[in-house]
Amino acid sequence: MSEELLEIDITHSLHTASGILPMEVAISFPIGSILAVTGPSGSGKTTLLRQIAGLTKPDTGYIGFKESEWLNTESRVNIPVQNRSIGFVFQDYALFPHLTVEENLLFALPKGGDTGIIHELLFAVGLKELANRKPFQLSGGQQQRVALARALVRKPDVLLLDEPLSALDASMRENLQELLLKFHQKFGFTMIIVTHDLSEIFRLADHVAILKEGKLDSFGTPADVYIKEQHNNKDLVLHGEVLSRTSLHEAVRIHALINYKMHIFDLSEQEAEHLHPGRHFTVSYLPDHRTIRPISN
Ligand SMILES: Nc1ncnc2c1ncn2[C@@H]1O[C@H](COP(=O)(O)OP(=O)(O)OP(=O)(O)O)[C@@H](O)[C@H]1O
Repeated sequence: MSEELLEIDITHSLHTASGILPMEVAISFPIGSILAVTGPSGSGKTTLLRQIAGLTKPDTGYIGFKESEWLNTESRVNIPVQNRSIGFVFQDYALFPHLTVEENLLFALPKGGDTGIIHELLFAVGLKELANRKPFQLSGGQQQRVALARALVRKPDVLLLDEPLSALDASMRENLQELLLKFHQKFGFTMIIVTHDLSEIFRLADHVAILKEGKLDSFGTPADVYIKEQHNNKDLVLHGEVLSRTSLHEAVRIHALINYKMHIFDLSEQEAEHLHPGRHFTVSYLPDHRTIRPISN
């Protein structure tokens, strides 16, 4: 069976302060996984999220979710935002200031929808006791948890997060990262998060896309992308040592030390067959191809 994907292949003219910047992005990644989008300011990250949501229409291209076409400019398909099964969380939270926490969530519930989900989510984000407060009576981290809960009320297939944690201090950030991972596991949505924080990318993302001036500069697992990035994208072979190995559902997670830095790889059982703690290996990068080989003792 072929893997189910979220596929994006778009072009767009970005209207920047210094003129038109052509945007061209083609990425596809598995449904149910977590993609981090990063890159310098003005590289098109928010625009990409808005295009996926259906809030901004690319000039040309295709966006597909499993077998559904959300956008196909050639055949004039453009599914409206409300039919794309998307939840959003923005940096500024965008809560309704005049509504209570509970009312903010109720607002997102379709007419006649089961209000049980509201209580379930308020409980899950630890805000049941604060359900009757207005946003101004909450801390930044609490407001962000309300925004996250509100984005999940309709159980979206895709959760889009535009730098949702950047305004929070380190410990609140970690709490919210944990909550995101918990929800991701519970609801199984596909998640796309814009972030500038490398530890957040390593902690959350299965894949990372780096945008530069509207173009896709790198795409891959965080370990692959950042190891290559450090070495200026040249072909290279590096040595590593396995620190730990954990079995995941259909993969093996390897924590390894490469050039004095910790990297995390999710590998197939076959790829990880001989990678046990203490074992040394080489990781070689050729264009579009990465191979990990244990060094025989
Ligand atoms: N709908 C649009 N059509 C064309 N250009 C746009 C549109 N929206 C934003 N732009 C322009 O595209 C450029 C990229 O903006 P965008 O907000 O996507 O960047 P970003 O990578 O998210 O930046 P930041 O990290 O600062 O938020 C900006 O110069 C912006 O003015």
